[in-house]
Amino acid sequence: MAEALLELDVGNSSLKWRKRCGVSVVDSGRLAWSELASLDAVLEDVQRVLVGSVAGESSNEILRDYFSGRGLQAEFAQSQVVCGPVKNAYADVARMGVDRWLAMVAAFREFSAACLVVDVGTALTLDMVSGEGVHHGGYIIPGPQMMLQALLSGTDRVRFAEEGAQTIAPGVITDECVHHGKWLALIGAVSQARQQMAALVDEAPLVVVAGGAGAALIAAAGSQANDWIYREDLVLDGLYPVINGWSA
Ligand SMILES: Nc1ncnc2c1ncn2[C@@H]1O[C@H](COP(=O)(O)OP(=O)(O)O)[C@@H](O)[C@H]1O
Ligand SMILES: CC(C)(COP(=O)(O)O)[C@@H](O)C(=O)NCCC(=O)O
Ligand SMILES: [K+]
Repeated sequence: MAEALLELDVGNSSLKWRKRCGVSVVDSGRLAWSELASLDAVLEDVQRVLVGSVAGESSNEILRDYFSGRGLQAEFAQSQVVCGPVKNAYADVARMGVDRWLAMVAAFREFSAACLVVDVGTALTLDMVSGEGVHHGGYIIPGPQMMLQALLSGTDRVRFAEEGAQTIAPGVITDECVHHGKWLALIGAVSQARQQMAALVDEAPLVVVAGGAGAALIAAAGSQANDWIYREDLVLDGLYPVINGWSA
């Protein structure tokens, strides 16, 4: 019988999980913190729990206690100096959000090619990995929801409704200016990073997109995103090789 694994990606907005038996995904979902106990329903035959978390230590303690109360010891992934051919550019890798490292390792493992890894969650992160697996650094930018919050809290008169179409067409009312503007900023960042990477590592990278707002970013980018690759579970895909070793 293949080992039953529960994999968790704990971000600043939500907790994504999936259950696997060997290579088959048997169940998956997205939870708010307040719904953690609903995982009870899938834990029965789980043998290992692999976690990538960018939450604070007190939240991680809650996770540890939750699983240990059910006879499981959660294994937390850490950002590393290297994982197989993938080499981290950070001098102090402990400061890198592990979600970024997991996504880079997963992208390089799948594509073995230069990748611009784009994770669109609470924050949008961009990380450049060369065709040899060398990380050349990256960027951290407020994500789409955080951009809206910044405009709401920092202005008196930028007030807007829910998003309509996902597009970067110039807006002619405040609602459009704000929503289209947020995508323009984020897509502009992807495009600029891609150009910069082509010059820096002398290779045109694959653009690999993940994160809760990844599909919306691609929709807003329209035909510009025709050659972008969407991998919803990229961070989860990195957990097994980062925790068990590249060759596992
Ligand atoms: N069903 C959803 N629930 C929550 N956020 C969603 C959902 N679908 C898209 N989003 C978008 O995804 C962003 C959060 O992405 P997510 O990957 O959950 O973030 P994090 O990894 O930081 O927890 C939100 O800002 C929101 O714009
Ligand atoms: C940049 C992030 C907040 C992204 O997290 P997310 O949007 O997935 O919640 C996370 O990777 C993080 O907390 N990073 C620590 C700083 C760093 O990576 O340098
Ligand atoms: K992110």
